[in-house]
Amino acid sequence: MTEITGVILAGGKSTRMGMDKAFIPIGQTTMIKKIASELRKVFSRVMVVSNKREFLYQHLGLPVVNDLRSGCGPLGGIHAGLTFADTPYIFVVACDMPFIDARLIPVLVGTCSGYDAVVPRIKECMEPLFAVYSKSCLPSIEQVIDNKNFKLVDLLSRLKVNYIDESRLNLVPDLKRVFININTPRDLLELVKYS
Ligand SMILES: Nc1nc2c(ncn2[C@@H]2O[C@H](COP(=O)(O)OP(=O)(O)OP(=O)(O)O)[C@@H](O)[C@H]2O)c(=O)[nH]1
Repeated sequence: MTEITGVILAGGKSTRMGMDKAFIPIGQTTMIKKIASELRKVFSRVMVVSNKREFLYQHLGLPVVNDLRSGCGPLGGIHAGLTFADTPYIFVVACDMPFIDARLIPVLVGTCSGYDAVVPRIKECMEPLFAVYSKSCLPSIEQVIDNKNFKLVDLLSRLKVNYIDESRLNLVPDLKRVFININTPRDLLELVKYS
């Protein structure tokens, strides 16, 4: 998969968690290391998008780029990922999804031709932070940012999106687990259930 760059979004404030979610320990590793290793199974190019100091990510051995439009949440990270990637598409993952599974990625990537984005939709719930985006999204992203609307659902409503439902993603045993994201200390405690 040479035409796509894997992008880890790691520029969030982690306000609800109270500590940087990227570096939360998960077993013998950390959230961001685990995600980087899943992406490396599929992509030869993987980058981190953040607005924090680069040395924090040095141990990952990955290129790090900074948000170009700050204060826009994950949308700013997607914007920077698309701008800096030298591939026509990127695959975006949030750094707070410890159970992502690389086996699902080819299903999403394999259907991106002709679309601005490919997004899983599980029981009517969109998963835009485990999704494919094309550089063709950039004008719409810039428009919504200029309008100070940082909601990903509003961006998606302007794009040609291929929504992938669970029947096409059922090649992993527990699909719900894959899309778990961690926001609060309580979410972290509940992880025990899924480990
Ligand atoms: N590059 C970049 N990534 C971001 C930004 N804001 C959020 N993210 C990432 O997007 C994903 C989802 O973030 P959220 O949980 O919505 O926001 P957060 O700021 O990390 O957490 P809260 O402060 O608790 O809302 C995480 O991987 C974040 O690191 C941003 O401004 N820039």
